[in-house]
Amino acid sequence: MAIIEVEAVTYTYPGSSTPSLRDVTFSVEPGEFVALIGANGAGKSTLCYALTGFVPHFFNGEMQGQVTIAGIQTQKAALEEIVPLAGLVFQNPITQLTGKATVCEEIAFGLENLGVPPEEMEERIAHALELVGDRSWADRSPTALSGGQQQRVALACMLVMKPQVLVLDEPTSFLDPLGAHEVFTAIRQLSREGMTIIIAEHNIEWIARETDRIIALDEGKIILDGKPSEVLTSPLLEDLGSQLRYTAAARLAQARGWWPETRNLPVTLEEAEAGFRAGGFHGH
Ligand SMILES: Nc1ncnc2c1ncn2[C@@H]1O[C@H](COP(=O)(O)OP(=O)(O)OP(=O)(O)O)[C@@H](O)[C@H]1O
Repeated sequence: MAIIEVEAVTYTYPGSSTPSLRDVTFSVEPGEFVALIGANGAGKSTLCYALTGFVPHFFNGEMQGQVTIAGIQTQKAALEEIVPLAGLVFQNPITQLTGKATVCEEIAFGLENLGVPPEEMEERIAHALELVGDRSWADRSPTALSGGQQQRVALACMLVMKPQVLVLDEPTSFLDPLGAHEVFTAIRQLSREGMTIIIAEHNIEWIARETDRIIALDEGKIILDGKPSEVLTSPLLEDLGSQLRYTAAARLAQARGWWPETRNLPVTLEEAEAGFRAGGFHGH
């Protein structure tokens, strides 16, 4: 049974005359790892908010259709009920962190609101920190950590709530390459452990390699939904060309007759290598 059901969702922010999501319908099975892609303003963040109840509860505005997470209709539930079902990690870790003196206090914050007993709290915090990297950060000040470490603490703040679904809105866009690598590694590990993950992300090569499925948005509408190899080679996304080095190389090879028209274009290095080998092209 699907863990996320989005049915005909159209959403307009207050004061806006045009919807930011238009008739969006899809479902996600437990354990799926789904990327949301699209140009700036396509609606990725808005969809992340709709999946975690911030739309409509926090932003208000006008919403038609419905989002159901683990059997709960988000429009009918309070935001506090939705957080333990679907946790949202924001672009900038500073948005998530609340200025507590230690990492431990920061991660405990959500649990305190739920009235979790202290021993269980300690255990859950240690586990959440282990999932994102390092138990030893517990007593450090969040401000003394690097951007990548802060974002992993922000991730731990969500994981400690044991959400059934994790939604990440471009979690590496404020990070340097090392920080992004650390956060991507933690996310990949969570996915391998079976967590259902939806991530809005600009790093196309990473999502091509790691995710099961890509949903592409344009002006608030879903234009493509499928496996990375299907979605990323679609003519509808030709603008992505320069970001997909292996697809671009194979397209060039195709134009020169080295890559048969009938062979799918690659999106990862491995697929490109397999395709070039199969074609008997070994370079010089
Ligand atoms: N609070 C808001 N009030 C009114 N309109 C908004 C608000 N937030 C976003 N929008 C509009 O909704 C549309 C979708 O924006 P959204 O931020 O969801 O896109 P995005 O794909 O996440 O873009 P980016 O990659 O730049 O983050 C845009 O036209 C944007 O201007």
